[in-house]
Amino acid sequence: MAENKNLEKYKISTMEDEEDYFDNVEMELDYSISITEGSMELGKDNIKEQKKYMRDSHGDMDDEEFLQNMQSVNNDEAFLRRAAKRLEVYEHQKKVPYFGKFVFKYKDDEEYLPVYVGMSGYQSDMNGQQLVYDWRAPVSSMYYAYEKGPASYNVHVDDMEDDEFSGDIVEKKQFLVSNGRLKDAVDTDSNINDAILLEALGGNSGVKMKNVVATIQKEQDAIIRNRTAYNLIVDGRAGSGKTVIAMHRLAWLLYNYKTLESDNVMILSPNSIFGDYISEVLPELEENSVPEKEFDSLLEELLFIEEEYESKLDQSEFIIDSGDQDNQRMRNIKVKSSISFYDSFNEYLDRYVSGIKFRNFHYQKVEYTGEDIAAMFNGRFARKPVYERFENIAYFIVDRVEDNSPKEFPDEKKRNLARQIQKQMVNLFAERNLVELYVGFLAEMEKKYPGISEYRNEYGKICYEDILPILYLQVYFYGCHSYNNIKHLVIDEMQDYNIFQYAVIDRVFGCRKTILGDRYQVLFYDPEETVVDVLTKIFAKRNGQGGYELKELFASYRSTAEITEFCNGILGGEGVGGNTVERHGRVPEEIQCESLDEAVEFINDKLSYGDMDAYDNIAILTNDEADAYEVYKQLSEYTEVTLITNQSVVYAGGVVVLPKFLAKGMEFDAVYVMTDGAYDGSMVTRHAHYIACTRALHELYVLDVVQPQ
Ligand SMILES: Nc1ncnc2c1ncn2[C@@H]1O[C@H](COP(=O)(O)OP(=O)(O)OP(=O)(O)O)[C@@H](O)[C@H]1O
Repeated sequence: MAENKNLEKYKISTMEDEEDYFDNVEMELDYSISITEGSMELGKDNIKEQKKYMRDSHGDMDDEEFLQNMQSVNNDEAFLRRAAKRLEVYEHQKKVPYFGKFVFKYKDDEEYLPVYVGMSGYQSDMNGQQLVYDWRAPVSSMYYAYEKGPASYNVHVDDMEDDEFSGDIVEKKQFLVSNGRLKDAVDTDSNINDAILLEALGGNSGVKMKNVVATIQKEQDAIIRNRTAYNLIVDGRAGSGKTVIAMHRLAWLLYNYKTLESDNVMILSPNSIFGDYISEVLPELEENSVPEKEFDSLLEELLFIEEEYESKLDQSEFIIDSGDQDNQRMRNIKVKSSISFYDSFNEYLDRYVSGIKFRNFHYQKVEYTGEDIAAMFNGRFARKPVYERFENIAYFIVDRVEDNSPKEFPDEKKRNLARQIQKQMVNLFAERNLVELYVGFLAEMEKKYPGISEYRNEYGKICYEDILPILYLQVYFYGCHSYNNIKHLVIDEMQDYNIFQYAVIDRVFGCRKTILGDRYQVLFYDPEETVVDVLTKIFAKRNGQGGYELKELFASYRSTAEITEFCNGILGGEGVGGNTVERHGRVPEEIQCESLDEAVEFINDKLSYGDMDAYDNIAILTNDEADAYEVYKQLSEYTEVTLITNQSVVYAGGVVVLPKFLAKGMEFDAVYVMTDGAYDGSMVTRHAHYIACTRALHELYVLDVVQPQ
């Protein structure tokens, strides 16, 4: 066959060939740097001259000429900014211009295309040749998806065109490059060579999450480059790279969808410390950092009831402190986050709404009878959500008001009027008071769940598990501001949100989403109803719109094989992840301590005798903030240590003390986990313990403090 003959003829490159290519790219980069620097110098001189000219001839210029000059200065300044950015990329590329290569032979074509894959692409300034391809470019996808042999790739323009190119990969190499020197070139049959991945994983954790472009795995890449899902749900075990995938997916989306700018995407993250931790992955990937939000700030922004309510953190502390106890509130939290509670609430609201007695309504001189309104509400708009029905009727009334007016209303005025009327109608017909209405529902549920009516905590604030249905209720009647400018939402730690939160998120963000998490990393794990059940319910296709794809990840990249095995043991065989590459280290140790003092002494000894010197980031994870403060106070007498609380916004590394639930999504070289007594007793303690222990890369110590102070 012709193709095979070609494959035979093809000569695999030698180390010498690769060194020549590398030297050539380095030389070209030097040339590009020098011409960019030259053009920047010229640009700066130009700006200086233009500004001088404008100063000197200010009096002689008319407005138009002045504006033209200003515009020209602005253009030159924009050029300078772009050039500076390009220079930064070149400097980066000088250190590691590319990390991999493959040679592709197009089907029915005699040509061989060598594709060198790097963090960013590079086109020669001498002859326009593409010497390096950006890892996000369509052709580069083959590097991650295929071994040697048949391969193909697609070229899209946003979501539209779909050209497929197929052929064969006849050569595949990975390079070891450091500080501008080619150290090795490894021929590889597999996707990503294990030795190189092992080297990447063996390093220390950073203060910020790092990019892993050179070693992205096939199943991770398929998620990063997914184009088909409206809502892409990724359920992956601890350390399987979900956060890494989320960040790389954003970089890929921004590169491949030209209509998407960095302020059109948003990350919903668990807390601000986590936000800081991931903040630099994207700039490192040369995209501007993207806006980020915590659910609680969305809650604050949307909710307009006056009463005080708890934060997520208050609730988490309560749960962890309760641990094994079977108290009323713990039972309530579980019920109030369940799908059946959500369904019952919706039934209750439907009943409530169908019982609304519409009376005559007038706005200015326009009058509608109660029957007219009821006919619209229960007839023509009946299939729409309640707030939309009120909104539609409100627009109807606005049109009548406009008819009575001599002038047409501008859109803005119409919108404002409609909003005003909608609010009046909801107040008049539907809502007694949001909290009261919710309390009425709780009273109904008492028969089934005795004690469910309690909705305030010991300080009189509305509990977190109750404020979420109340927010949902508000959105049910009033709708809410939606983030129309957001075209893609990334939700990390998906298991942290319940069904009411997802129902609200769905309403606020109608855009495509990538939703990642681990169904097992929750305090209330219920195999009968996991976050995946919630997500597949809320994001199911409706009227042919939306829908989801669900992917699972089982491989773990974070921890040594010993730590992974230990963590799998905590869940007793459930939710097991395995290591792809066998990275070995110390077996985790479990130490019994009589008191917190003894535990602190143990950690202090470890830190003082140099056992931890190889590590950059060490964490001590406690049950709650009070314990964290106590450990911090004691330990800081001997060593430099940072306390991380809910208010912290920056993570600076070193030795840190923090409550377990703030460590979500983060990782540390060595981790000391404090527990108080048996952690394998209840589901809550077991899962909290699992979350804490899976944060460790190289070493893990469990300090079982029998009698906490
Ligand atoms: N393909 C890869 N190459 C190199 N390192 C990787 C790869 N995938 C993941 N990692 C590393 O594994 C660690 C865990 O990744 P990440 O934090 O994204 O996992 P996760 O699934 O979000 O974990 P968790 O749910 O436990 O928070 C990180 O140090 C990350 O850099």
